[in-house]
Amino acid sequence: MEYFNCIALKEAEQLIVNKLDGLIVGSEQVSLVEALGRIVAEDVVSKEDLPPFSRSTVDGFAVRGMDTFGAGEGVPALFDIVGEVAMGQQTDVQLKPGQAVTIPTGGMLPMGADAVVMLEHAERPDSSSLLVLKAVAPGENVVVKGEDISAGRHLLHQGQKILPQDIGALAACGCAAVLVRQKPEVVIISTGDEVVDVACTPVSGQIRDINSYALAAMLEDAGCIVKRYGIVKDQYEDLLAALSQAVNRCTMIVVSGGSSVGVRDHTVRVIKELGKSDVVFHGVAIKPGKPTIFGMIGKVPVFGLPGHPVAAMTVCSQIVKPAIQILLGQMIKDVYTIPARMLRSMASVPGRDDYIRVQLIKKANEYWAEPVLGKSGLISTMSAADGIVHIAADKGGLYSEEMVQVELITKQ
Ligand SMILES: Nc1nc2c(c(=O)[nH]1)N[C@H]1C(S)=C(S)[C@@H](COP(=O)(O)OP(=O)(O)OC[C@H]3O[C@@H](n4cnc5c(N)ncnc54)[C@H](O)[C@@H]3O)O[C@H]1N2
Ligand code: MOO
Repeated sequence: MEYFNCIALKEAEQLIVNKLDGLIVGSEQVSLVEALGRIVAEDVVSKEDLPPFSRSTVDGFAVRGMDTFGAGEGVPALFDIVGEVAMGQQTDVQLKPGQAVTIPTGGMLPMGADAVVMLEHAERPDSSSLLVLKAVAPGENVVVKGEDISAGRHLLHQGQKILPQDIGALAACGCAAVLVRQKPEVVIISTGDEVVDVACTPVSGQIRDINSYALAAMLEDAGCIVKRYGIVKDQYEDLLAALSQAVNRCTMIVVSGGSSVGVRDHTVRVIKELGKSDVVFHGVAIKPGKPTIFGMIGKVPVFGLPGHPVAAMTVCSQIVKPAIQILLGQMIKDVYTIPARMLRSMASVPGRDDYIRVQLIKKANEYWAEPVLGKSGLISTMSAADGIVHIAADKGGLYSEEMVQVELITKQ
């Protein structure tokens, strides 16, 4: 008996894209120390050359490279030392043929110089002369003006996530603040008469709330501010009250549990009541996660996630996180995969997208994916996994030794 109609994952994704059209969050200016992991709201272009002047990469003597050609241990080239570059200061020396100046690592290259001889490749017979024992080519031991980043080059593109190396490049170019997308505020509600908070000792028949904690962690990782609304009893009125309060205070609502077809599964009714019938779908052909709900209450998307923890986390990663990325205008998805061979066959049902937990085992030069078997109520199967393998809806399973892409969940 079918109580709800499952739609294909691809169709569900398209419906979400359609409903979230135009709902991208606003932007805000943040300092570099707050920028890590944020999504860029507008392109950033360098206004300056980096480095702003040509500089030495070694301690030694700035010269014209061509003046050293042919120099070696037995035939040193003779130079006049005409000055010294001081660290952090401009030099006005104009180097002529046969002249050299002493220069520290990072010092400004004088006009006319195009290379630096390392200290250990030279001798100083007296304070004003230099014997070069090894030739240097023009450009050797030097970073020229603009070689790192030239003025006008893009430092960041709209829609990318800011990484530590981006923060370094912004700092180098004097960008002390950056315009990023505001963090979506997501309310998480756990439902269930049997569910008690982590701080409680469950009595017979009760279980601790796993989902609101695991989902909060995933959504914070995806760039959201999470507001945990605690545990709501399986009462229609209680869920109605919680959602009507939440809807005015957040960008998105995620409800855990109560998504199936039991008498205590009220999420659909509540969305219908508050959202004037806007339940977009109930049931997606994925495993785990079949009884997933998506609806809109006004402009606030609401996801109803299955209560079984692995199903809740799978739907969060495959359906809710992409929705967050739409709200954030995030163009480049941060999913990291590595190729591996299946250690055993896994059957699947054509027409359904399956997501299986796997452990990675390295043998010789390649990885093998060993399925972590177990029901979707077992959180330990998620903790034991290194990654997730997707069996697409057009496949009937995976063969032993077949190559797959493993989405890493242990990237930290
Ligand atoms: N007759 C049917 N029964 C079920 C179906 C179905 O199609 N027909 N689908 C099954 C599938 S698949 C899943 S997944 C679950 C989803 O159920 P609900 O979303 O309604 O969730 P609950 O019934 O509230 O809970 C299911 C299970 O998960 C435990 N749970 C709930 N919340 C939490 C939490 N925050 N932390 C930890 N564990 C939680 C709950 O105690 C139940 O054991 O429905 C199947 N049934
Ligand atoms: O989605 Mo339920 O998907 O099997 O635990």
